[in-house]
Amino acid sequence: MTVSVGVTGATGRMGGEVLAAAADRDDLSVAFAVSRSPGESVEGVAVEDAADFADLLASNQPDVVVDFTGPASCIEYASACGEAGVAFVTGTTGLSEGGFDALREAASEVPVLYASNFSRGIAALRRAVREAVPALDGYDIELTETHHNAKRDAPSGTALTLLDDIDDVRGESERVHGREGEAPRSEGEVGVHARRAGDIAGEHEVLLAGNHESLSLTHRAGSRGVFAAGALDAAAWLADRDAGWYDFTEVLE
Ligand SMILES: NC(=O)C1=CN([C@@H]2O[C@H](COP(=O)(O)OP(=O)(O)OC[C@H]3O[C@@H](n4cnc5c(N)ncnc54)[C@H](O)[C@@H]3O)[C@@H](O)[C@H]2O)C=CC1
Ligand SMILES: O=C(O)C1=N[C@H](C(=O)O)C[C@H](O)C1
Repeated sequence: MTVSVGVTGATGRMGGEVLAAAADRDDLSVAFAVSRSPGESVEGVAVEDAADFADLLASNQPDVVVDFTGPASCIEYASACGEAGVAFVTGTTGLSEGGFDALREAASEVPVLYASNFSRGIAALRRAVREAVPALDGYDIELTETHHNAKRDAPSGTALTLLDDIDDVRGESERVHGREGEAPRSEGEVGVHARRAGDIAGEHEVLLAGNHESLSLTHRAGSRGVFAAGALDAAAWLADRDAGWYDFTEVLE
């Protein structure tokens, strides 16, 4: 069975990667692509107006929508998918608690899968962090993420996921974002640092240090293609699931 996919944010960095990756797969076909700057074609796919999203869902009836846009549009697309009975995969970061609530509401109607990072390497890094943190009890932890100079949200969605993983395994910690002036480290805090430069696709480092040693766990995405491939794997996996909230780790099992 070929899974048909609607793509949002088609003229964006990730939207283009998703369309390029979809063209190389024979288990998926692109039903339509939308952007708020329509008119051009991306990877040979005509890009339609995001304002017509609900109509496009009704007329094309895709199995799943793949979304990499911004928080406000992600919520709108998710609720339109909930109403139309279409599964929804999103990697959009920078969502507020209210934004996640809106996604969960859509998940009561259709399958919804959110991942702050669709690379397999980050899935492995998360497992490593969950193992290393309790093994190195009392060590200081600093998290650094580095992204291209056009990224809007900070810290990255992946950094927030890693911080939640750390809290899960050792209890809630104070998060200190950057340091300036007299700012000595307090016990148990996690330092969080966001760098923005050039066209870096995404780097995350969790540094643990103490007891005259340090351990640096680092992931570097070589291109956005890894995220697009993971999101399409998730779309293919999600298409025939029941309504509910799903995690990328389930796709990788
Ligand atoms: N989960 C993951 O693996 C990854 C997540 N991301 C996230 O994906 C999102 C998009 O990233 P990029 O493609 O780099 O951004 P981008 O700025 O290049 O593209 C975003 C696209 O969404 C469109 N858009 C934004 N708001 C919209 C609205 N209200 N209505 C209609 N269209 C709207 C923009 O016009 C643009 O075409 C970000 O939140 C980023 O953090 C990016 C890479 C990987
Ligand atoms: O905006 C990006 O580019 C990326 N965003 C995601 C995030 O916020 O973690 C994932 C990846 O690091 C690239």
